[in-house]
Amino acid sequence: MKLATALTIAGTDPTGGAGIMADLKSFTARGVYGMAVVTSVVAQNTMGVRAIENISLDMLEAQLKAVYDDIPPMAVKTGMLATADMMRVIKPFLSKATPYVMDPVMVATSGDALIDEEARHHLISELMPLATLVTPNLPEAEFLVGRKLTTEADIDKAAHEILTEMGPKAVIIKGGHIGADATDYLYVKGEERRTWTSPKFDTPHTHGTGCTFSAVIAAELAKGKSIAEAVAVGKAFITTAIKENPGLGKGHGPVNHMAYHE
Ligand SMILES: Nc1ncnc2c1ncn2[C@@H]1O[C@H](COP(=O)(O)OP(=O)(O)O)[C@@H](O)[C@H]1O
Ligand SMILES: Cc1ncc(COP(=O)(O)O)c(N)n1
Repeated sequence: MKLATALTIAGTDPTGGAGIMADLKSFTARGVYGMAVVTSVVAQNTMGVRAIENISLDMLEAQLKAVYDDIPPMAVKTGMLATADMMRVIKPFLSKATPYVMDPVMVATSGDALIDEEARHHLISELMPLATLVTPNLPEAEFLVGRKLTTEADIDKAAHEILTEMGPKAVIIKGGHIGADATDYLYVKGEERRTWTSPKFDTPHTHGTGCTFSAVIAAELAKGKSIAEAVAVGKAFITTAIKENPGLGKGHGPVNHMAYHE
């Protein structure tokens, strides 16, 4: 049986709710063969981040070569990339011919910083031009453009700036952090804006929502879906995953990667 393949390049979460663990669960849930390159080992749980140990640059490159020498992925997603040096190692493996979803991870749901200042800037200048889709949440989008975003017009303007000045093919700004609903705004170069709205659930259990959403989109792109088709599945998947959360943990609990069925 032939399967689409997808690779995540990201950090870990031993409690399984975020990072590469969430990504692999999401790939599997969407029927895609998942692969994972670890960037940082993170001692975290639903309450927060306790310690971070970055993988050495040599080991990062060795993992990437092991994958690319053997099973080149049909789509890639990146999550937590802690330093600019790590991005320098990863960049040559990314190609415009393979869909690449960048989740510009900066802070955990708990509020803990996951990448350093230089890395944030390097993400924009070096990796973003290669991205098929960038998936910032509102605080991440605010960082990208360097100002507060409070209205829909602010979001439109920021998205156009990201597309024209930073070079990705598309950007989706996730509005989960504002408003009464959870509305996401997709901008693809040369196309009309599209939005998806779901009810906003009043729950603390949103650990790994960004990871899961971007991983599902990468899985759908690996199957050959268009960006808008992939986002539609991502939105339906994450909405069900939050709604059916298993209520685990003492803090911001994980979502349910097994709840969504088409
Ligand atoms: N409380 C919520 N109820 C419903 N959907 C949500 C909620 N919080 C986030 N989402 C959705 O989950 C997806 C991931 O968004 P977000 O939480 O912004 O990512 P991140 O984890 O990167 O902060 C988006 O589609 C967003 O609209
Ligand atoms: C290793 C790692 N990567 C990313 C996140 C962000 O998670 P979220 O999806 O909640 O923004 C995290 N907590 N840990």
